[in-house]
Amino acid sequence: MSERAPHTPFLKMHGLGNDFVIFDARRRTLDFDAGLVRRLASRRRGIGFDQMVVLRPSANADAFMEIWNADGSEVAACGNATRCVGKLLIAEHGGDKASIETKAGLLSAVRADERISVNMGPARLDWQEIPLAHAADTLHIPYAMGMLDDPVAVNMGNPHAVFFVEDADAVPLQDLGPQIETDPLFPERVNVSVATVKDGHIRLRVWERGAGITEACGTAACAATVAAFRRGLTDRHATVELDGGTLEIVWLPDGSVQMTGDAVLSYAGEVAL
Ligand SMILES: N[C@@H](CCC[C@H](N)C(=O)O)C(=O)O
Repeated sequence: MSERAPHTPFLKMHGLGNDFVIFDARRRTLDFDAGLVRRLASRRRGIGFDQMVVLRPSANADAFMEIWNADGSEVAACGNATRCVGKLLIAEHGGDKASIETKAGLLSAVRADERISVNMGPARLDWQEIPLAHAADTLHIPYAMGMLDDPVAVNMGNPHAVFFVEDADAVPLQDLGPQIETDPLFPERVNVSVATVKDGHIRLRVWERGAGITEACGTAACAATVAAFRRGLTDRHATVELDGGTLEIVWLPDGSVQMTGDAVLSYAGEVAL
């Protein structure tokens, strides 16, 4: 039977306004299920967050990072949370870098002046890896929803569909996002981005699978940079402007994606689980 502490400490952090609650289960037993995550995620009755992270012991890295969306689904990757966890682990060790194990693989974080830079691992581009429900060219998927069509699909440890548009700010993402997220073409659902490229700069808005519209999504910024390069719209390096701020993304020649941006500790709290 698992130990239930009456008050469990947590940290509240964010990356460009994409906010997280982080529990440390490296030296104590903490078990979560979808219902508990949804209760904690409620901004009216719980703590409120886009994603919840549980740090667990790892034999291969400084920590294992378990990631939950606000809707109670467990996921393998979260870029902004990886920078936040990297910042915590670097502060703990007093060094310049940290290693983080996730269900998507082993990631690394380094201090980059006041910011944190993380290698998010390889961008996966085969239709089976996204995954899509059937074979398709992931650079031009024959798919349309409302005013959006012809997306690029990229898996960054999680599935992304990126739609290039004239004006990302004019897209009714609140309406189209949930319809695309749950379309049968995407058997594991999908994170939905709309991107406008200008002078090597990407304006990006994101409807996140399991969380809705967020201020920023790190893996979506990685996916959009990969997609823009594959479409010949940018080089391998792009500045991505999200609602909550800016990320620097590089798709490295080895196929992995490097992301640099802020990671901010908001406060420390306690909650009854
Ligand atoms: N906010 C994250 C992505 C979190 C997971 C995503 N909603 C999914 O379900 O794949 C980020 O910064 O990457």
